[in-house]
Amino acid sequence: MLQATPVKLKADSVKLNYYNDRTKRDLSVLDGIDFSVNEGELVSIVGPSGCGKSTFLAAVDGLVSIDGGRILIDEREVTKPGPDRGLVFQQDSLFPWRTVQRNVAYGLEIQKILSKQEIAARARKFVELVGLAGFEDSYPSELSGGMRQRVNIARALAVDPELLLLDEPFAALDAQTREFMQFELLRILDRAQKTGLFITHQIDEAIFLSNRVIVFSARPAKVKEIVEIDLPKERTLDLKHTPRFMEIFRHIWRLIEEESARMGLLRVH
Ligand SMILES: Nc1ncnc2c1ncn2[C@@H]1O[C@H](COP(=O)(O)OP(=O)(O)OP(=O)(O)O)[C@@H](O)[C@H]1O
Repeated sequence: MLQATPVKLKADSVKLNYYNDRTKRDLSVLDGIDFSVNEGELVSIVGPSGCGKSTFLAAVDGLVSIDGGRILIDEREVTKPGPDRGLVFQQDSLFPWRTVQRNVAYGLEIQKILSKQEIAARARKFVELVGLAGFEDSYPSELSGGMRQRVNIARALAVDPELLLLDEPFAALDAQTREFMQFELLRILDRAQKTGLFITHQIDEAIFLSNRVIVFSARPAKVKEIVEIDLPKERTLDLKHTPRFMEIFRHIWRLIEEESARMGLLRVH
């Protein structure tokens, strides 16, 4: 009998409000988010601007607490940040005074589990995995934007998280580097055997990277649709020009357009 793939992340009716000090009112941001991510999958979230994507990711990371429902990682409820999650933002958060090697080692150093030699070996392994062998002793200021994001990803992976959370990690990169980094992310996650949850504004990026794309509605966000990406597992650049890719693109575009119009961000004729 075939074994079912274990569920890595489960969002179960997740609700979240922000209290606005000025209006003295609660702002409902997440209104019953339900979906799950299986082990080894990369799932993206897209939706209109301001619908609550980053808030949801912050809740999965345990940085903000939820007001209803549950978020489970490996069936354990998330209550606070932990080493089972690695977060990568749009802006790299590297220490300018640390070399590449020591930036990647940072999370391991504060964990205080491994010896100095083990930390150095592990950091080196992840520097290599993200394609930066030879740059161990460089400082962030000596690297390009794409290289700095690689260091960021290596640092998040080095502590061996169960789930990698990526919030617009390539948004600040030029178009060509961004495309290259998409391939790299797929390669890195595959080699490291990790599960990923990815937020992006770019529909083509979401389709290209993902097993599934979760489309959030306008705020307060609900899951408007879960789009299964039935493209070949091997992702090549040509794929972006196939009729099926474009069909999925148009479908997701329309969903977001409807929701943006509901939010008054866009007029649909
Ligand atoms: N710390 C906060 N306190 C109060 N309101 C907040 C806070 N952070 C975000 N919000 C509000 O919550 C809503 C959702 O914001 P969030 O950043 O999660 O959306 P998003 O979908 O990631 O946006 P974008 O696509 O523009 O990056 C917005 O209306 C925002 O103004």
